[in-house]
Amino acid sequence: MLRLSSSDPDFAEAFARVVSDRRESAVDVADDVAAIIKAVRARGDEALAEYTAKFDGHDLDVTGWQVDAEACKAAFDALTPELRSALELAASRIRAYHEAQVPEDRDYTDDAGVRLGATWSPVDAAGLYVPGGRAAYPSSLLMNAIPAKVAGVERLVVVTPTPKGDVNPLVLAAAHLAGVDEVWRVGGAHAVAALAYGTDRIAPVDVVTGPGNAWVAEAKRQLYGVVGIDMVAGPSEILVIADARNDAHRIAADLLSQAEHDPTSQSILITDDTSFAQAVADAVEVELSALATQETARTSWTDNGVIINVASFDEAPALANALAAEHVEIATDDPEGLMRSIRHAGSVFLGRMTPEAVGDYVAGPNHVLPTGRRARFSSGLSVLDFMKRTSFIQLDQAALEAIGPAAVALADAEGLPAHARSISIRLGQS
Ligand SMILES: NC(=O)c1ccc[n+]([C@@H]2O[C@H](COP(=O)([O-])OP(=O)(O)OC[C@H]3O[C@@H](n4cnc5c(N)ncnc54)[C@H](O)[C@@H]3O)[C@@H](O)[C@H]2O)c1
Ligand SMILES: N[C@H](CO)Cc1c[nH]c[nH+]1
Ligand SMILES: [Zn+2]
Repeated sequence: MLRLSSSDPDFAEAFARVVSDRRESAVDVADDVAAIIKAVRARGDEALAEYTAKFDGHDLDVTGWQVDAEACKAAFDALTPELRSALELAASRIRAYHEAQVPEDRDYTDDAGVRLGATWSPVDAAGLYVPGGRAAYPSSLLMNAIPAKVAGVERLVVVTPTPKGDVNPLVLAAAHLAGVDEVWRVGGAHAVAALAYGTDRIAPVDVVTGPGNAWVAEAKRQLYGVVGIDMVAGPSEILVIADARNDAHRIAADLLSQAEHDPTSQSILITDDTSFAQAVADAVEVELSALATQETARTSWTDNGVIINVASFDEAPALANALAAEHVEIATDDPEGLMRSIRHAGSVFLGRMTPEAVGDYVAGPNHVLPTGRRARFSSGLSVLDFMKRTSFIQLDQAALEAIGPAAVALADAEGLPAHARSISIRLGQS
C-alpha cells in the first residue's frame, strides 16, 4: 500500500504514477489475448474446449457445453426463500431503473418543411459475459440481462466460466429469472471471441456486454468493431473520499469490498486527516484477517492500495477527475458539493450510509462500469448499449427547393458532380 501526502514535494510526480500505473496496463495481456482470439477464429469449438481445459480445468464434452432452460428453472425453484426474494428484489429494482432509460423516437417537421427524426431499435442478439473465475456473479447476470430485455433484444446469450466444471446454481436461477435464452459454460477471452465470430455451436451475436478480468476486458477491447461492446469493464476499483467523522472500520470494509474482486483491483482513500488515514490503514489489517477472500484482497491492497492525505477536500475533485475511478464513495459532511465537481467517475455513492456494495446488488443502477480511467469517456452499462438509432429524412418539392441548392453548391465545391446532379435533377436544373 502506498501512502502519499499532497504536501510532499514530490506528490505531483508520485500521484501521476498512480494515475498512469493502472492495472490493465500493468498486467500486459494484449499479446496473449490476440493469440486466443486468433485461435478461436481459426478453430472455433476445438479451441474453446482446449482453453476451457487449460484455464477452467474441465472437459466440455464431459461436463457439457450448455446449460438448458430446465436446469435453470430447477435452480430457481430450488432457491431458499431468502435468496429467492433477494434475487427478485434486485431484479425488480434493476428493471425499474433501466425502464426509465428507454429512449423515445423523434419525428418533427422543421421550418424549411423538412421532416426529420430518429427511431431506436434493439440489436438482434446480445452476448452477456458473466464472470466466474474467482467468484460467481449472479448479480452481473441480472445487470447484463435486464437492460437487454428492457431494450427488446430477442436472443440473450450468456457465457460464463465454470471452474472445475462446477456450475453456480444462483447464476442459473438468475438466468431463469431474467429470461436468458442460452447459457454456455465458457469464459475468458476465448468466450468473448466465440460470441464475436461465432463457432459451430455458438451463433455470433451483435453486441458483447459485461464485466470481467483483464483477459476478458482486453478481448472486448480488441474485438470492438467485429462486434459492438458496452465499454471496457475490467478489474474493479474504488476511490473513497472520507473525513475523520467516519468509522475507520467501515471505510476499511469499503476499500476491501473492491480489493477482494481481483489481485489487480485498486482501492484508494483520500482523507483530510492524518490520524484517520492511519486508523483506516490499521483497520484494513484487522478487517483483512477476517475475510475468506483474504489472499486476493491482501494482494490487491498491498500492490495497488493507496492512501492520500490532502490538506483540504478542495483538492479532492482534481485528484478524483484524474483517477476517473469506476466507483467514488463520498463520505463527508457535504458529499453533494464534492460530487458536483467530480466529472469523471463510473458511479458515485453519496454519504456515510451508502456503501458501494449496495450498488453492486440492489440499488438499481448498473454495476457494469468502466475501469482503467475509462470513465473519462464512457459510462456504465445501460439500455442504450443494446439499441441503436436510425435517423430518417423526408422532403417534398418545396423542402428540396428550400435547402437543395445549398447542397448542390457544397457538392460542386467537393468535386462530386453526381451528388450535385441527383439533387439538381429534382429541382428542374440541368
Ligand atoms: N468493472 C465492472 O463493472 C466489474 C463488475 C464485476 C466484476 N468485475 C471484475 O470481473 C473480474 C472477475 O474476474 P474472475 O477472474 O473472477 O472471472 P472472469 O470470468 O472474468 O475470468 C475468469 C477466466 O479468465 C480466464 N483466464 C484466467 N487466467 C488466464 C490466463 N492466464 N490467460 C488467459 N485467460 C485466463 C479463464 O478463462 C477464466 O475462466 C474481476 O476482475 C472483477 O473485479 C468488474
Ligand atoms: N463491484 C463490481 C463492479 O466492479 C460488481 C460486483 C458484483 N458482485 C459484487 N460486486
Ligand atoms: Zn463488487
